[in-house]
Amino acid sequence: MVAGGRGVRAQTDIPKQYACLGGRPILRRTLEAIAAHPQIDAVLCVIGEPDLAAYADASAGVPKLLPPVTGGRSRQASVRAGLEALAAKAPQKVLIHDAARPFISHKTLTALLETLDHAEGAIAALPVADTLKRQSTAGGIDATVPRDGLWRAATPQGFRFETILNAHRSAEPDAATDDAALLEAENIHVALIPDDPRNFKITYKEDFALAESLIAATRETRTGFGFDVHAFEPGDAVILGGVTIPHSAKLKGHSDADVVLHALCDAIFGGLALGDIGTFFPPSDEKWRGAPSDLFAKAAMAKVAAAGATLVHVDLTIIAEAPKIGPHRDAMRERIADILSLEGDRISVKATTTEGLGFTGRREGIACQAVVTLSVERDS
Ligand SMILES: Nc1ccn([C@@H]2O[C@H](COP(=O)(O)OP(=O)(O)OP(=O)(O)O)[C@@H](O)[C@H]2O)c(=O)n1
Ligand SMILES: C[C@](O)(CO)[C@H](O)COP(=O)(O)O
Repeated sequence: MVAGGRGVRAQTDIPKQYACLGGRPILRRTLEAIAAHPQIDAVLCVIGEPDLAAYADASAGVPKLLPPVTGGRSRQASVRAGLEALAAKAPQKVLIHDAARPFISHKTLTALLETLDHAEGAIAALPVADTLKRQSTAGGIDATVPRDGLWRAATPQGFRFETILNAHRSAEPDAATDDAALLEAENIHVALIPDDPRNFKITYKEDFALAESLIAATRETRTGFGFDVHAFEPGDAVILGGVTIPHSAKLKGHSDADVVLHALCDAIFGGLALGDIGTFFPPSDEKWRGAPSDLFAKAAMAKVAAAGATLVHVDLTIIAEAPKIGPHRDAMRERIADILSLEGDRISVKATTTEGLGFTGRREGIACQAVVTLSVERDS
């Protein structure tokens, strides 16, 4: 997979393949789609020299990855670097794919690999569906170009390994913008495999909006609910939402008894259908005695990231007669925003009493309800 470009046309702050779509780097999405194919044994990424740290972050945990290699000044040079790095392994078939095409389908990968059983090369492509015009030097239309037999080349482009390695070795630098062209120049037959139109290359700034809308169509919104209670015991402060608030009692618990963060964790785990806080941090485990609950909340957020989900909104209701929450509300919102790495305006902290009724009304403890909204990939 070639990921050594700088993404000049996309005008992103970082090379476009490291920019996020639906909360995950494009490069990771592309790698995961390729690595998920059962007939693909290994994935080698060609990256830009300055991008080693970004690559390590974006690719962490993706299966089947070989160590990355450094690319060249052009796409062709980067492909060559990748092929040379694979030469010692001498695979029979190789698929070459742009990191900037995250919507590669399982079906296209299968079709390419099957075609390579009896062809030297095969590429994903789409027949041209529009009338084609050639522009004149004056900027108007010079002519209508017959579109019969014209296809738009995409990637993956698949080849018998030796054939494409030799073609790259004997090609002039910057001879072609895709790999099939190097075989065409040698009159070697390359098959055209009709591709999924969604497999477009993110090239320009405007392409990100289209890509986001394709991803949105694969996502669903989920609601998670959490509820927790802790009783008071003698002490002089409570910890709520990661903020220490002086009080005439403390909350009793195995950890720091932060009832707000506990309810929040349960809501997140509930939205991901992963159980509850006790599933991951059992009160029977001595390790968590006195533990600060931001640890639990950060672990819940790691599960959100691992599921490819995004936390959209948090709504917390603290049920307590005392202490008064109002003076600490902003500090709590800020602290929770910090713990979750979420913008403060996506976090609501509310408080209520139960008008003297029930255990909270009798000042025996504090309860908290949490509701979270998550955007989750449908299949996760
Ligand atoms: N020297 C290069 C140039 C491109 N690519 C990769 O080839 C694919 C297709 O290239 P393109 O979309 O043109 O990417 P960029 O070269 O990054 O874009 P730009 O021309 O706008 O800078 C991308 O995944 C890109 O990272 C590469 O590995 N090495
Ligand atoms: C390889 C490719 O993606 C096939 O469409 C394309 O040729 C890359 O060209 P670019 O000019 O570097 O975007």
